[in-house]
Amino acid sequence: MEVRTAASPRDVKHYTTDRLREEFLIQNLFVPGEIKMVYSHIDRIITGAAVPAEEALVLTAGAELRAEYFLQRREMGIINIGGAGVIVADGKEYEVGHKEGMYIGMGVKDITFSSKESAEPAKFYFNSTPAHHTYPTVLIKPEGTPEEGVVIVKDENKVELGTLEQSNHRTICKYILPGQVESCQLEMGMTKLEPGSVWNTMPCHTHDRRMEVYLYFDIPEDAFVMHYMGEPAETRHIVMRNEEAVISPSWSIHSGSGSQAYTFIWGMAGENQDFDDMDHIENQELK
Ligand SMILES: O=C(O)C(=O)C[C@H](O)C(=O)CO
Ligand SMILES: [Zn+2]
Repeated sequence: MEVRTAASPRDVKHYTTDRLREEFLIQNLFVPGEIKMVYSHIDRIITGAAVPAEEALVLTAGAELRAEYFLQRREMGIINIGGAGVIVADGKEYEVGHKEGMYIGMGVKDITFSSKESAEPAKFYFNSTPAHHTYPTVLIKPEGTPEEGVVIVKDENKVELGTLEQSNHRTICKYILPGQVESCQLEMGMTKLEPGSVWNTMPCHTHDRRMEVYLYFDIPEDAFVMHYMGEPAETRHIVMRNEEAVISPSWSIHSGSGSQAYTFIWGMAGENQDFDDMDHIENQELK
């Protein structure tokens, strides 16, 4: 597991392009037959991906956690951006389809990931944060009928924002948040831009109480997203390609404009779980 330290905004404004990418950009997460992880000291969030091929992949703590098993003192949220897959959590099997997700609570010892078809593997993207309490493990579906152990995203948690005129028409689908899927601190969801719209999270914001990680995907090979970060009056950009993630410290804006529409997954951790606790930045304030 790669470990990244925290960074001060006073230093970051002097970074070169390479240094900025080294600190915040996460590349090569989705490797067939492997589980890749990056551990950030910022709120101790782990960003990872499991792409099972022929064999099931077993999630282990690794030397970095000094734990008996991965979720001994953690919780995790997972969203599958690939083909149909299966997650087994302490012997219970969950079928996780494309854009379906899971919350797995602290204390679950044995977790394995597999793909239904190795030719079209599941791509399980995950965020994991420290936890102090066990909340129920559930499968999360954007649509469908609720049943035991399966949560359907509520209509109130599918929020349409922006307009085509402002090139920011998008729908935010909130998977893990209080009142729907309980967690200690982790919140997760997915935002999809409508065709012709290219701006996410614009007008932008910061939230000093929480950090955030974005995973950009559904981006063709010749396309890209400019991710904007930094303090509002010291913005910098990172060129993002398909299936790359970026760490956003609490002091940073996090916004993007693509060469075409795209989708991204956001995960947050920190002081509170109030999605709407944001410090909004006026467009005129940006530099
Ligand atoms: O498009 C958006 O706006 C978002 O998806 C916003 C993120 O969810 C976010 O930054 C939450 O704090
Ligand atoms: Zn945010």
